[in-house]
Amino acid sequence: MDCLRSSAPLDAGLPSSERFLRGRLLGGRYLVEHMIGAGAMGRVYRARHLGLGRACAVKVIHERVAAPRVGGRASHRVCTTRVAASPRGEGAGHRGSSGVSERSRSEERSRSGGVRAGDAVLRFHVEALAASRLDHPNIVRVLDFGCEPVSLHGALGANAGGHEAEPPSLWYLVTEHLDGEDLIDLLNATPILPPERIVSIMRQLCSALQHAHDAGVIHRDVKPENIRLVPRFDDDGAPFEQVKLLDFGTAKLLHDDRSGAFGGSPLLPVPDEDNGRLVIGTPAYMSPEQAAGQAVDARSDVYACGVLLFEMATGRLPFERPTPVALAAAHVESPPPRPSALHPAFDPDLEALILQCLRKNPEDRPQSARALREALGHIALRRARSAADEHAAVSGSPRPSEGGRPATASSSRRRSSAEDAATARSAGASTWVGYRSPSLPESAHLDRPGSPPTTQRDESSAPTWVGHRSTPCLPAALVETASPPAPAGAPPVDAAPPPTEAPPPAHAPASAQRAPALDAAIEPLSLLRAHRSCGSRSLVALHRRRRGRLAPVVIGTVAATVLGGSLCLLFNAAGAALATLTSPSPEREGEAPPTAEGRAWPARAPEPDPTCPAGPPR
Ligand SMILES: Nc1ncnc2c1ncn2[C@@H]1O[C@H](COP(=O)(O)OP(=O)(O)OP(=O)(O)O)[C@@H](O)[C@H]1O
Repeated sequence: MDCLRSSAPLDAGLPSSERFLRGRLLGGRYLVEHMIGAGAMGRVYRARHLGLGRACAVKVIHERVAAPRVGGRASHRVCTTRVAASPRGEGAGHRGSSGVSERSRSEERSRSGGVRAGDAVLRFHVEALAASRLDHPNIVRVLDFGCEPVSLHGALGANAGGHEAEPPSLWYLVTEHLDGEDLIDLLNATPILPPERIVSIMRQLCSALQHAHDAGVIHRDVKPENIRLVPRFDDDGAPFEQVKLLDFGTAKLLHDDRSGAFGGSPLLPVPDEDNGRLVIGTPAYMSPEQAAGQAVDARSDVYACGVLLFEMATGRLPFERPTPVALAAAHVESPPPRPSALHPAFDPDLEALILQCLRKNPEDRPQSARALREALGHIALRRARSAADEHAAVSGSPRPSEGGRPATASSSRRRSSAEDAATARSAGASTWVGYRSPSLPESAHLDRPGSPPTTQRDESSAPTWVGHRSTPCLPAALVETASPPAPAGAPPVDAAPPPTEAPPPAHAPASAQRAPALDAAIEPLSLLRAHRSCGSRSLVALHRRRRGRLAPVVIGTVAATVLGGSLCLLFNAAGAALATLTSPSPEREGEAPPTAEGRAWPARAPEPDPTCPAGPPR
């Protein structure tokens, strides 16, 4: 191990390890700046990698657990709790090799929240080992682990208890430095979070847990203090909040000798695996099996997620008891309250999911973090849809810009944006949106099995025709004529086929068969008439209809000019002027209304345009 590279003496007799470490160099490269956090096990400092200039976080074990002293204080944050006596006597058969008597071990535990000195170092090593095996965007990244030899008379404190076997070392774990705040700080400021933000946080947490579980790591201490919310920007510059799972100090490494799940590292004897006598975790979030000292698996973390969901959604814990033991007992025996009993308007789906996570029997819970994540995805999607529908209902149904036409790719995009915006509004930093987009395949399992595929986020599946829509240009009456509301049970609007071009109606007006040259001459007057009668929307629509017929007219006119000379041109113009003056307009108003694509709508008797109350002038 590298030695501390500092000219200052290590045994300066400073009263706290924070002051002791500040300004020191750990491992020859991590310059400790200041303390940023503390837990039951250790302190966390912000440091800077000297070679790279990069900020990092250095966690060191508390001196009271690394080298306990008489008179040390027990942590207020319960890390481990012994709830059952060993059948073989406390500490019997334990792997601790310090030679410390059972009595003094017991004293150590009472001073350090139940953590023995040797256990603490081992657990710290487990934390480093577990976290370093995990590589996931929602899990804090481990950069280094080591220890520094220090003087027993230094800031770690003289070992007045006479535990000479305790290593005179300062153990440290270096991780990436994370800006932002702990979830506990957010909950202290905002006890109840909006459902969308809850879902966003929890889905990211589930991703992290699933990754850990797949790697054979059970966290066992999922709680707001161990979840950091880091402000980020996605590739498009949109802000989102990234969840980072911290603190694998209580993690359980599932042994898998066959697969070498831990890279062939000599697996440490995990200190809490001693026949289930030791309960490890935080009582408020412990699963029943964890609280009872039974075997735990991934579903234990799912239970803790249920507690966390309950807490974020209701502003309180499902079980609140005065003592850790009473809390643990409540997890084992008491049914949790229904969130809707606390908040009547509680989302029923979210409530059902929370209560499922909190089931006493692991078999009755979501069977994995992945399953919980998917269930949350369904809830998010359902909420986004109903929010969009409510928005449409409030602002006038059908949505004004779409006028009840079949949804198109662009309208689908727009609806997605509306949903995302609705989500983002309530979700604050819109993590859900920003984070989901990089993992596109996620959208695949947002759909329930057997349900029609969701197309709103899969733009590639949208029909290409819809890209040409220009519905806002059309008078409302025409739009409604074109697309009556879809009947109940109709396929999803996103999947609606493009309208086929209708054949000319049997009663097609004479103007429909009029020669292109004449149409070209009529065009300006028709446009002017339409403009006067219906305003610019009709003008644009009519002009678009005519646009497709202009080309042959122009070509014909040019040819006539070349071949026939100015006489022909004059004749042509005179004819056109005559047609303009004599052409009646009624049949034109009886035409099927044009579409923006130059297609005719299905034949239908003309209806008065509400935008032209006086009717078109003749
Ligand atoms: N990488 C990091 N970047 C920034 N802050 C961090 C980082 N790691 C930890 N912290 C801060 O330090 C605090 C304590 O960290 P951590 O939970 O790992 O300590 P602990 O002693 O293991 O706590 P516990 O009581 O849960 O056992 C965290 O709540 C967080 O505020």
